[in-house]
Amino acid sequence: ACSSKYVLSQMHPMWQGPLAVPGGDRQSPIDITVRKSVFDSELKPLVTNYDPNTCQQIWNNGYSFLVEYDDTTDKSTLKGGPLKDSFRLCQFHFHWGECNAWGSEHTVDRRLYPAELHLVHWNSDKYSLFEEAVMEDNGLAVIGVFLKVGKRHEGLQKLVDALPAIRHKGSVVEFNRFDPACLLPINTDDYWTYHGSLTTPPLTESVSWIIMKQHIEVSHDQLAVFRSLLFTSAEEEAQKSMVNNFRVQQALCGRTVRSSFT
Ligand SMILES: COc1cccc(CN2CCc3cc(OS(N)(=O)=O)c(OC)cc3C2)c1
Ligand SMILES: [Zn+2]
Repeated sequence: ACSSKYVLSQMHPMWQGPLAVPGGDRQSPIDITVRKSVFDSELKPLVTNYDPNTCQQIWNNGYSFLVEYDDTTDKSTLKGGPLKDSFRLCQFHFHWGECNAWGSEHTVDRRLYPAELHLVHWNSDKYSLFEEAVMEDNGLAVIGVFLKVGKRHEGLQKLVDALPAIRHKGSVVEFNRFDPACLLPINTDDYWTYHGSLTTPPLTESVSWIIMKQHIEVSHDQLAVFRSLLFTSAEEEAQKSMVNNFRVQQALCGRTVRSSFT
């Protein structure tokens, strides 16, 4: 996939057939082979400053559900880690499976998790809009957090309770005062990082990925509510459950995954 000019991505209803991505030598997601990752002592701890009041709405975009933040000011930011600049939170979303055996996009030594959280940020030191940053090499930073099934996640419940109102593609509801920091693991100092792409259109190769080593736990019932969402809009005949909304893994193409821990 690295040599060919185009990378065919997963066939998906949303994309109606293979979607070619020009270049395609730093695509995401990937498998992280732990023993091949390289410890980099220059990697700093992550610094997140999220303002819960910048939370605006939650909506079903027909592929996942997104919790969107007001990114017109520098109120919810990500700094440090592998990043040189300050990045602004614009949204977070999840990917999950039809069952607990799979659902994550990234894997660690081929281990699949039932779901994966992505917090999407853009470089507000260099660009003035997400739309600009999404096209640039150092434009985006996405934090990935693996979810495991276990005890109920109290902070997640507020979000789970809002999902029935956005069952169908295109539905939006107001959603305020949600602090995404509650979804981060206790330890955010240990992570892997590599240069990759968005895993949904526009699939641009503009992402510094920061994958947390420590997972968070959510309950089986909370994950079941994710699976009650639909890919389809209220008007469509056949309702399709929103499950397996993850992209197939992509070739590493010689990239090195760095770790912030030994
Ligand atoms: C606001 O300007 C935009 C320009 C192009 C696309 C979009 C919408 N897109 C941004 C990137 C993104 C990235 C997403 O996933 S991911 N795994 O971070 O690549 C995603 O998953 C549901 C949704 C979106 C929404 C916004
Ligand atoms: Zn994602």
